Amino acid sequence: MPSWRTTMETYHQKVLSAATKLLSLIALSLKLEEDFFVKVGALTEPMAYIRLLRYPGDLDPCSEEKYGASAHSDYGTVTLLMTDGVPGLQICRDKSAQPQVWEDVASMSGAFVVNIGYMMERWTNCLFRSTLHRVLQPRQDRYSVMIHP
Ligand SMILES: O=C(O)CCC(=O)C(=O)O
Ligand SMILES: [Fe+2]
Repeated sequence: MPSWRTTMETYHQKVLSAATKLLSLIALSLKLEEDFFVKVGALTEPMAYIRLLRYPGDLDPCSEEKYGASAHSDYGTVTLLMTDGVPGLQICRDKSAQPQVWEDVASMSGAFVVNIGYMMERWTNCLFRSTLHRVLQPRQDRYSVMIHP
């Protein structure tokens, strides 16, 4: 695809700029310098990379596989996630609750879903808790793209 590389590089740059603004706001909310996360290298390669995912919608419905992605938290600071609107993403607000309560995350056109990662949880001594999330096996193809600084 001739324009693939330039398209992806432009997208990476733009989403990185949104992530930079978001991390500045988080830094200010923690009474840190606005560029704290930039200075510690949270946005420097190879930390900030893009993942493109496809969840096939034609898997055998009798298969034991219930999840496109089983429950986890991301490892970075924040994840900016964009989906094609096909449902599937769920979060669990209270990780320690038993049983765990899972909520569907509504897709909003033009908006990112932001997940907090383990690194941010660690760096803030659990003030910002990492988001436990999972993706159900979709009934139709589902695409998502995310950046993990
Ligand atoms: O596809 C999604 O909506 C989320 C994927 C995800 O959580 C991940 O790749 O870490
Ligand atoms: Fe994730």
